[in-house]
Amino acid sequence: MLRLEKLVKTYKTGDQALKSVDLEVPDGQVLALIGPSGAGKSTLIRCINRLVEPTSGNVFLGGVELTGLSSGNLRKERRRMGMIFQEYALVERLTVMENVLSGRLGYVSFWRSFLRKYPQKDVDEAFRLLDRVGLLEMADKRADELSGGQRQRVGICRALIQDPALLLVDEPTASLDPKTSRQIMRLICELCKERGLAAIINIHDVALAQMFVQRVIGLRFGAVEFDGPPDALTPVVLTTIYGEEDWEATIDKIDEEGDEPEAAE
Ligand SMILES: Nc1ncnc2c1ncn2[C@@H]1O[C@H](COP(=O)(O)OP(=O)(O)OP(=O)(O)O)[C@@H](O)[C@H]1O
Repeated sequence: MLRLEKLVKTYKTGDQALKSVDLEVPDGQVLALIGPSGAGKSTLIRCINRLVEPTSGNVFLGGVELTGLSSGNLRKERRRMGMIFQEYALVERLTVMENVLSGRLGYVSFWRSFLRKYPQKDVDEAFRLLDRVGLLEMADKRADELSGGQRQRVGICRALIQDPALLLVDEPTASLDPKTSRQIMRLICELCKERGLAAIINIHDVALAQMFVQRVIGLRFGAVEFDGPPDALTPVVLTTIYGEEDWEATIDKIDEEGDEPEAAE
């Protein structure tokens, strides 16, 4: 269980990005974080693993208070939080396999990581994950030879090989076309379900969030404006989160497009 208590972030510039956010995410729950640009979504995700240091408030993951940890202990606890990024954050000149295995760096000794010699069980797990996401044949390719969707699959494997208790996902589909976006969202949600893994997914595309997650949090001006199931996101609710917009058109669009079966890239 992840618990945020009265989380506040005020940047040095005076921008109050989070205003006392309280949130509980049970084990295994996948939730989407939506809201207009500047609402504080990325800040919230980054305050959880303290890539951004909260100004006040507390973050607990499975009984451990992350906000109270020294940097050494924080490094250990960060292993339990896998992160998936919009721009994939892969090492371009390394192979797919090496990128996946880099998710184990927090676990192996300095010399093993320096020599990039990973235990066989990590290599086996990397092959299993690549197979699961449909990239087994790509294991020896360089990351810069992959498409956007394939890169994101590598990013997903790298986060999962950490064996995390929580996935923090920051705009995973922002650089992808609509069809690949749906495939990636579906894959993330399926993998979370298979592993009983909780996830917070910062996502701009409301329709996409509605298709795949169990719970949606709407942020506005750094505060939780909505917390509920995707089907409760009516045009009225969306207007309170985002302001005026033709929401009926957005909702109709999902109905028309339907849900497509997973296709190999
Ligand atoms: N490093 C920073 N220094 C100062 N202010 C910042 C910094 N990062 C974010 N902010 C401010 O904090 C607020 C929240 O930003 P944040 O990036 O968390 O929002 P967001 O909802 O993720 O936006 P977007 O959807 O556009 O990525 C904004 O007003 C932003 O200008």
